[in-house]
Amino acid sequence: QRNNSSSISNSSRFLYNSLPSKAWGSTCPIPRPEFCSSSVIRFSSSKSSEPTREMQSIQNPESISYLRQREAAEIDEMLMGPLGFSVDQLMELAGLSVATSIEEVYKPSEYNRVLAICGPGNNGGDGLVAARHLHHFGYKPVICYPKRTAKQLYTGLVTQLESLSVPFLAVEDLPLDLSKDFDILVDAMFGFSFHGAPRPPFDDLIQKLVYLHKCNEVHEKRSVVVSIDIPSGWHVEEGDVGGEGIKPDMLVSLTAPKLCAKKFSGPHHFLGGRFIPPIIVEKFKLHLPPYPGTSMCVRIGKPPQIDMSALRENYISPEFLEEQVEANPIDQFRKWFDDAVVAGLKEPNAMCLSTVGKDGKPSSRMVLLKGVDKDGFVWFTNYESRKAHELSENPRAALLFYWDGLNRQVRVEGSVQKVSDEESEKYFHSRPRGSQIGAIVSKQSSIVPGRHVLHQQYKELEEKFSNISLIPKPKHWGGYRLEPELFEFWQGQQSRLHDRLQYVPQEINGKQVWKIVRLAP
Ligand SMILES: NC(=O)C1=CN([C@@H]2O[C@H](COP(=O)(O)OP(=O)(O)OC[C@H]3O[C@@H](n4cnc5c(N)ncnc54)[C@H](OP(=O)(O)O)[C@@H]3O)[C@@H](O)[C@H]2O)[C@@H](O)CC1
Ligand SMILES: Cc1cc2nc3c(=O)[nH]c(=O)nc-3n(C[C@H](O)[C@H](O)[C@H](O)COP(=O)(O)O)c2cc1C
Ligand SMILES: Cc1ncc(COP(=O)(O)O)c(C=O)c1O
Ligand SMILES: [K+]
Repeated sequence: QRNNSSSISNSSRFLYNSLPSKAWGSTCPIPRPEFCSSSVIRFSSSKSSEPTREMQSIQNPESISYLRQREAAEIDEMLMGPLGFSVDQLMELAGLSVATSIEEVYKPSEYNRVLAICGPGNNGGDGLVAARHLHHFGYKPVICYPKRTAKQLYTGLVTQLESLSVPFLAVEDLPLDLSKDFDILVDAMFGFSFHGAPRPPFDDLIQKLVYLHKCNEVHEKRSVVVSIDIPSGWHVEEGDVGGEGIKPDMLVSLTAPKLCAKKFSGPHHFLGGRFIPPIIVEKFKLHLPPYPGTSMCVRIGKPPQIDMSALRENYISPEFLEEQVEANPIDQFRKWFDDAVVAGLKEPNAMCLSTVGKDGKPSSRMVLLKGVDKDGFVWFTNYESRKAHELSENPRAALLFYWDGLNRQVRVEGSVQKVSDEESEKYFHSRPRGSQIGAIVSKQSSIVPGRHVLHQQYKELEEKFSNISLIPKPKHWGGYRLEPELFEFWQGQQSRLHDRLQYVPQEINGKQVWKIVRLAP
């Protein structure tokens, strides 16, 4: 009964772009969804649902370690001495984490034009590496690299960027107001070896970034400053001593935050440089957030609060036209479902089921589609649940699929019937044993005194069935099939001028056919 994705359509082997809008700065405490992947709260679906250490540690910036300048240099020496790293390696990983941090927050569809201002040391090298990765991520980077180092590592990084046709601009050629030409300014001038007052030409470059902050107060579209490791010009331990320095929107601390990062008040503090061995963690008593999954960066502290009313996407998708669609809506559904599978969407078979009992009050919940063919859409559930009661009073129901990333929605409406007992039996026994026992334990939609009751019953049944290969399907568990009478395929488009194609059944010369009409968005 598993959906077979072998006949995958070629039409969209990619996720469509959508432009995130800027919604920062207000008071609604809803974390911006795109940050979830980098924040430490990552809920794994396939493993246990017990909270992991990662989930528990919404890190409080107070509990994070901050390094003194001397300690940062010492870690550098240890890594590149006894611990066997080369500077190229560390710089590559550092630059990659800067680029991935940027991508987590500032999507290339909206923040495309990047200026990386690179200094003479390793911080500048991180900037060059980050710019290369940003290019590959779809950004348009430009480099300002006024004090070049003759070392092979650096000349190599320059050559790599030139081979990608990334332009290099002289300081004199930079516009006075950087915000007109660039969406993101990467401050890669100085890192933890900075001391004293900035010397030319970096003094002026720093002023340009300070000035940018003032311009931003005037312009509608904001450019953002991303500082690598240290906001350039800040004292490595004391921070922005005179209060007149750069005020970055994002700080990407490398290895561990330096003391000055405590003074960072921008919305996005990330940690990068996922290479620290335990010996360093122990020696320097480092408390740092764990990196989620395979990510090269992790957010420090909570995501900023956002203005919910300003939260919106502008959908950008290929046109969805009458002449492209399948005559049969089930075929069209299969095509889009296959696209969702190819796009790697999580649980593309998850659908919202809406039912209405005899009191006329609608109710909705998610269920998993377990089969679709000319006869309809099948899911499995408990025949004594709320949905089941409502369906027994009124068989009319609606299904809704939303495929985020493809900017697509499908609506299906029709009448529901139970599937045959054999069909339910067959599916029930295909489920993992745990889910079969779970179905026996759960008197779905009834009140339970606590989790422990379910677990106790589960344990007892597990024992009871330990020597029995076939767990009997409870009578009250089985499938439903919705026979569709109406479909709507929705493809999100710019300016809310979406494509909506509706299929309605029509009888022509005694034959049932599907009529396709376009609805206003
Ligand atoms: N494990 C790690 O820790 C990793 C660290 N990594 C990165 O390395 C960074 C540290 O790099 P770094 O040591 O090369 O020093 P950095 O700060 O880039 O600049 C030194 C240059 O600036 C100059 N300079 C100094 N003050 C100045 C002033 N006032 N005005 C003008 N110039 C001034 C100084 O010249 P000097 O004064 O010595 O003549 C020298 O040329 C670190 O923050 C991180 O980004 C990652 O790549 C990998 C992992
Ligand atoms: C993604 C997802 C898929 C679900 N799939 C099913 C399902 O296939 N069958 C089911 O009975 N409940 C499923 N549930 C749980 C239902 O949403 C719901 O909580 C449960 O069926 C009780 O609903 P009711 O009280 O309205 O009958 C799923 C929940 C989610 C979030
Ligand atoms: C309670 C319940 N029943 C049934 C299902 C259907 O999925 P499966 O048969 O794959 O367990 C789900 C899925 O989330 C569920 O939560
Ligand atoms: K910097």
